Amino acid sequence: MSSAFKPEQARIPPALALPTPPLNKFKIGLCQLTVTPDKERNIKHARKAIQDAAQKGAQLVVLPEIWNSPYSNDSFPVYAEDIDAGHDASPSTAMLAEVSVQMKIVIVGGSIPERCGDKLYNTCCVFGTDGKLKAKHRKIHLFDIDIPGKITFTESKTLTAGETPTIVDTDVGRIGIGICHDISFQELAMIYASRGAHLLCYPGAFNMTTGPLHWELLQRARAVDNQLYVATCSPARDAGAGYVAWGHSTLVGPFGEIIATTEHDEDIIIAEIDYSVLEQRRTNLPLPKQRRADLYRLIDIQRRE
Ligand SMILES: O=C(O)CCC(=O)C(=O)O
Repeated sequence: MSSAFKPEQARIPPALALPTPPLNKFKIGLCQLTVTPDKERNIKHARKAIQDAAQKGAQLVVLPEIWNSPYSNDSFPVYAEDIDAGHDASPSTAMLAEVSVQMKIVIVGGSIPERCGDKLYNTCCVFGTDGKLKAKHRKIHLFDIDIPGKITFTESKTLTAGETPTIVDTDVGRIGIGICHDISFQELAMIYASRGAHLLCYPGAFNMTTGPLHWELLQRARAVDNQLYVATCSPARDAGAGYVAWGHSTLVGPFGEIIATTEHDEDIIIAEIDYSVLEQRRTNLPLPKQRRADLYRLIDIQRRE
């Protein structure tokens, strides 16, 4: 142990008491969309799917990772939008802002390629029921993989990694955001849980190699470890695309139970979330109290209280 070590630093930041959510029960809509090379069509199509989900009662709608563009390093620079430059420069987020206020829903807007200066990011925008941008998450863990003969993809060729975990208070509770490969890093989910998240949303596009083995496993693990809801939303599978998505958008409850899921075709899942189950599970199985803060620690570098 170094002489600089101070025992109080060994403590995991105390979990925030679960904040009282603005509502306990509501419906979530997961729009597993087909994505084509035609951006205008993708935007219209997403708008219609969000409206359909809202008409079916969803108060929170989640879109897939990279829903306005093909998922490829060649496409990212071409389809990228300057989100900070306003609606004219970002037709995809302009649509999300408009439809969220029109339908009075919260939208976790999947992700789109974002241009900011000379950098590109894989970015998820969250809109409130008033149509205002509430949060912007830039994918923190870029997806670089090389399994010869199976899948090789190097997001870092074109994209820059985000630097900030994103947790946002909305009309449907406190939501931690991750994009696809971000789900593989349990520390991020633990930090969101320690900051009082009710729900984690991961727009994602797993593939035909890691999808069957890891997609459901990771979602259920993040939910069980942290005793909260986890929602994922994938593009629908296009077997002819350069990158073939696994699909299987899913809602998982805080005991690791699959509440709703789908196969790989286009679909809109509508499912109920009940936050009163969170307290119940944490009483049934009090993991936060059982943690051995004297033996291990998680440091939340950016937490400001
Ligand atoms: O982590 C994986 O296996 C898949 C991740 C991925 O497809 C992505 O981050 O886009």
